[in-house]
Amino acid sequence: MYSSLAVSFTLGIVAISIYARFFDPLRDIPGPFLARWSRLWLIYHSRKGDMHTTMINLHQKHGKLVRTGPNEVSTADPESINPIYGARTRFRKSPWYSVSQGHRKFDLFAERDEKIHGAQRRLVNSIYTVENMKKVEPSVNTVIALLLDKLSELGTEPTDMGMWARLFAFDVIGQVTFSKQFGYLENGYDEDDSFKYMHAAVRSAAWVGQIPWLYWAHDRLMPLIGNWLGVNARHGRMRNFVAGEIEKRRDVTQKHHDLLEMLKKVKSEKPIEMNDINVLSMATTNIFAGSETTAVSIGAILYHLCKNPVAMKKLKEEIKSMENEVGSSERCWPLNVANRMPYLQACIQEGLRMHPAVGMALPRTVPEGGIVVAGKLIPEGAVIGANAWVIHREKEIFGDDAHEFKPERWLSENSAQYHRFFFAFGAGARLCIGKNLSWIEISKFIPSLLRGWDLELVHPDERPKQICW
Ligand code: HEM
Repeated sequence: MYSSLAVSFTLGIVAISIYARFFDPLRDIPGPFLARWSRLWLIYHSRKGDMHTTMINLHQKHGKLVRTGPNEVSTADPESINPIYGARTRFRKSPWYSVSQGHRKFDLFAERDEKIHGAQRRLVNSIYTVENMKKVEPSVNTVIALLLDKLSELGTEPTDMGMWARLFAFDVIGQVTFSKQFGYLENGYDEDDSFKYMHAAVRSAAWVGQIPWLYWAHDRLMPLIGNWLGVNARHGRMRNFVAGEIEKRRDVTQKHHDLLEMLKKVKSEKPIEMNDINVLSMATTNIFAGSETTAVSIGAILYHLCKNPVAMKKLKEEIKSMENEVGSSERCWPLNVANRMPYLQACIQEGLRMHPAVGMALPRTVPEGGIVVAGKLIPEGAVIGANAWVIHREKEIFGDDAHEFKPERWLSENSAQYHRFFFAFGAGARLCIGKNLSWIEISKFIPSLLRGWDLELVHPDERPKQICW
């Protein structure tokens, strides 16, 4: 019995080794040893939240292509970005996204069928345009004013600005979407533990997405075993909150100027394509995709400005030079002034380049015909992804100083090329729909804060904790 098991085991190893040595189409692509054989490598780093730094190191060691799984590679080749993510690409989101989608029929972020995605995106695209998003500026002002009040109460006491950015970003999404804040800023913390659940959901989606079969098996067994996966908070807890807000709105005759009202308008104009459940999904996505990302970005910009006093000084000078246009009675920096401040815009761009809020690659399934990247054929059916952290540090694109925070690069003659490879919001048809909203929030937040406060790091020599999904 034991000897036949040993023989089967040995034969299995020999067969796998022969396949790996002679037939595996990705055999020439370097990468961690474990990643060749198993998805455990991807699961481990996705769960740990260090994929961003791990991939930077691996690309530095191995070059433009790195093997990250038995059927998966990471690309740092600038030439590959447009074919994979560009407007008319045939590359589709990989099965990783199916876990984020779950049973939802309307999910812009996770939908893998481009036809369905295109039709759904067309329904709501006009809501998120720059012009339309300007209408929510008064809502952003309400939340900035509250933030400034809260910071004033603290005086010069050391405080965690990353935490304030988070409280702010969540309450803004609440105000902009439902004309109602979650009350996090008011209380100074999330009394319903939302951040904890959201954190668990994002982390869970990151690693469970590497083995979607686990999610679907768990989904079937859930009536028997209960819920063991944090990713379900995306479909449960958040959704319940949003559903409650939508329900309350039914009885209210008062007109609101918020995203929920805009989504309901789409529903009344196109009731077949946009039903109540779709409105619910879209409103949930606003919170899920738009809060933490914006908070992380604000935290990163403030951190890099504190680390770079010359840039901070320049930005403060620019803010001062525009004060007469704003007036001292105006507490919240107007968007139309922020939009005319090149150095502020460059600081935001550079902060998001140095620290993209999404730390994972954006994986895509290779279509028929495969793709040649850095001279190697990646066959149909394999998964390929680019990580913004890696692309943003490519010297070929951003120069030898790619690792340094230098807002000036966005004001240089090479800026068109930098913009072309700016990947913090993804690209092409799957570009972040909330980009304009978050840009408005950040453009107003930074000068509103810095005009009245001098910030410095409490522990300037400490490396910040960077867990990133
Ligand atoms: C600084 C803030 C933000 C960052 C860095 C960010 C980043 C991203 C990235 C990288 C993607 C592409 C994902 C992929 O291709 O797999 C994306 C998509 C998306 N984001 Fe954002 N996001 C931000 C803010 C927001 C906000 C405020 C909202 C909503 C109000 C939002 C909603 C979405 C949605 C719905 C998608 C899917 C779009 C589609 O495929 O059609 N995001 N975001």
